Amino acid sequence: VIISDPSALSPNGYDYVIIGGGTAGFVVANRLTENSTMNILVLEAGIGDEGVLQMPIPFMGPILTPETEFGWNYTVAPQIGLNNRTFLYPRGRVLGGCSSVNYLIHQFGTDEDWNRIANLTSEPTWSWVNMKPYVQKYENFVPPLDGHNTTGQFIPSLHGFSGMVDASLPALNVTIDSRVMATLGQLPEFTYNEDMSGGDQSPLGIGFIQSSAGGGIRSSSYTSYYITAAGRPNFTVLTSVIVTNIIQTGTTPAGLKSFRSVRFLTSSGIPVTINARREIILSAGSIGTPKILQLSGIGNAADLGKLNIPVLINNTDVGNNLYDHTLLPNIFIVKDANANKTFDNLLRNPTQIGIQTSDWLTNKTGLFVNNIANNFGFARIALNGSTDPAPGPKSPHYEMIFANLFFEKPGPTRPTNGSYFTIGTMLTSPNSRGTIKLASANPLDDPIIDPRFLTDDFDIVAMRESVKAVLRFAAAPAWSDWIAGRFGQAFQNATDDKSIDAYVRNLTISDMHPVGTAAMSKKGALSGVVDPNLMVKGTDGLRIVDASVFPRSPSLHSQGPVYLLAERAADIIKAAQVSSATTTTATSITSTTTTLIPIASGTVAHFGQCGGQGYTGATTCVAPFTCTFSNPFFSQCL
Ligand SMILES: Cc1cc2nc3c(=O)[nH]c(=O)nc-3n(C[C@H](O)[C@H](O)[C@H](O)COP(=O)(O)OP(=O)(O)OC[C@H]3O[C@@H](n4cnc5c(N)ncnc54)[C@H](O)[C@@H]3O)c2cc1C
Repeated sequence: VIISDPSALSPNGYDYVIIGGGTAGFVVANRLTENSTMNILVLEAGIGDEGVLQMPIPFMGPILTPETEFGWNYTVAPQIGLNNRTFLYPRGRVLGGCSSVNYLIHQFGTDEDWNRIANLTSEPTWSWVNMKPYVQKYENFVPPLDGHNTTGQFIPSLHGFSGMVDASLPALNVTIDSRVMATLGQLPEFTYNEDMSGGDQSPLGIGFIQSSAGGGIRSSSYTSYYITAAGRPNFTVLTSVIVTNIIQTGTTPAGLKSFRSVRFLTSSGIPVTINARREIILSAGSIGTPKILQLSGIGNAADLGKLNIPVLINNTDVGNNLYDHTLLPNIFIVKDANANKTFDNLLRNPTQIGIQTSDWLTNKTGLFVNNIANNFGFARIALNGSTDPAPGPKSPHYEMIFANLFFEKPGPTRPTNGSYFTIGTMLTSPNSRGTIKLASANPLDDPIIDPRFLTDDFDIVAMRESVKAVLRFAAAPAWSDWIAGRFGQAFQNATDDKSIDAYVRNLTISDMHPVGTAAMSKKGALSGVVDPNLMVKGTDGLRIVDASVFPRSPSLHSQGPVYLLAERAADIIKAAQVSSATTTTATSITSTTTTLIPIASGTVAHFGQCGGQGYTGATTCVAPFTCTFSNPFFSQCL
């Protein structure tokens, strides 16, 4: 059941309190509620997606964040590797978390990604051979909506057909698909790959995107793992509450600090404390999890000391291993003769959008049943003596994605006229590492997100090579009657290494795959934040299950690896139920009427900075917003 009023919480208490009803949080909640004797509570800051027309529409992924009520609306710190630019940093704040607002690209990580985790943690159970069976629990591969013959577009033996999350190939052949495929015949450098999901199959080459959607509808952790367990009486989800910190509840005979108490703020700012009989599971994502740990006194003592946060566990690795992929939209101008063959004119025309929406609603036909792109590819660069940041030779350094439009979100705004073709390039095996640090002790303040994008030499070289690959690709005969030229002065000027680097640093943004901020390491190792069983080092009763525990960036899109990780985590937690004695702390709810930290009203860059206190903004949800505290908590844009 989903509730939004904490007074409706069960007086019998909960065995597990899961912080974050996102991608990983609902996987764990689903699997733990399979045991009817376990009561599970999920605490989620966001709201449900009921009545939000766009959320289930695959094509609408890019409009769901940033600067909407479904996201945290973060901004990155000025990026020294990107000419000190700052930009928006989307994260889902809604039931299902990022899986409800992302771009649906469905992959498992490569076998080498998983084997690297096993090596770094000295824990063979994280290797691919052990993770592969979880594909069967997680994935439900369904035919594309148009029923076309998919022979040669995926390899059935690599997939699951009875798991929780729908996955499918594109239902619609768009005008550029045949040109992408023709390019493969024209340029031997680019080869076809029959299945892009990763795992046993190297993703190197170019092939068809698989999306986390079925029947033309987004499949998220909410629509799959939550919905299938929603009727269980032992499953409660409390929405619109912000967890501020975790509280130490004791010390074990072995000297571990026990954490079984969670403090959160209700939608009206009332602090509430609730206990877990067995465990607290942090699934607040790569930004939320290290923020909550630090606010709880688990982090770098020097940083916490500056903010007068009492240090319970000094761990300098909390928030300190942020890896993220980068994204550069390389945009080409399409010849006028092809104007109505790209999506740009359609997306500028509200009537056309209405028709497409209506087709989707009534028949599940039209453009909107599809993701925004049908083809993508992965490649490696020559190492020239550098250490390879990829986990092995089958894993990529960068990605290319082909979209029949001006890719604008996040990125530059689509011009009011013209037609465009975007080849986005992404660095998928970054070496640059950044940090998540608290900006203040106020739990309602955004943390300082500093991925330090492209501060490592390998990363800028890989991005440079990705741009050169894009230029070679677009120069194939297949595009001669399609492309008129490059869009934007910076791209036009990018003719040699130096000018390509300048272009890259000017326009690169995040690919929205942060990981590593509470990294897993070997049992007993002084470095890292969680052990291979995902327990926070030095603690009892506190586990982390989300993207923050990956010690390095998976070299493919991160959603699938999170699902697989969470499936395995649920098994680890179930095994611990058998081996550990039950803690019998009674659940208690204590409230005070004091609002924790008052925030000044005023004009801010985006509404997250209003501290969840309500805001008024322009009618189109465009910054700046004015915090007035007069609206309901996280009200819609007024
Ligand atoms: C716009 C976008 C596009 C993306 N596209 C793709 C893609 O195409 N393919 C792909 O593989 N990956 C994609 N990703 C990345 C992928 O979705 C994430 O890596 C993955 O879903 C993260 O899962 P998680 O469980 O770690 O975190 P999340 O899914 O973010 O879950 C964390 C949850 O915790 C909640 N939370 C956080 N802090 C608190 C708090 N203090 N109190 C209460 N609740 C809290 C959040 O609201 C959220 O619901 C994309 C991400 C974004 C944002």
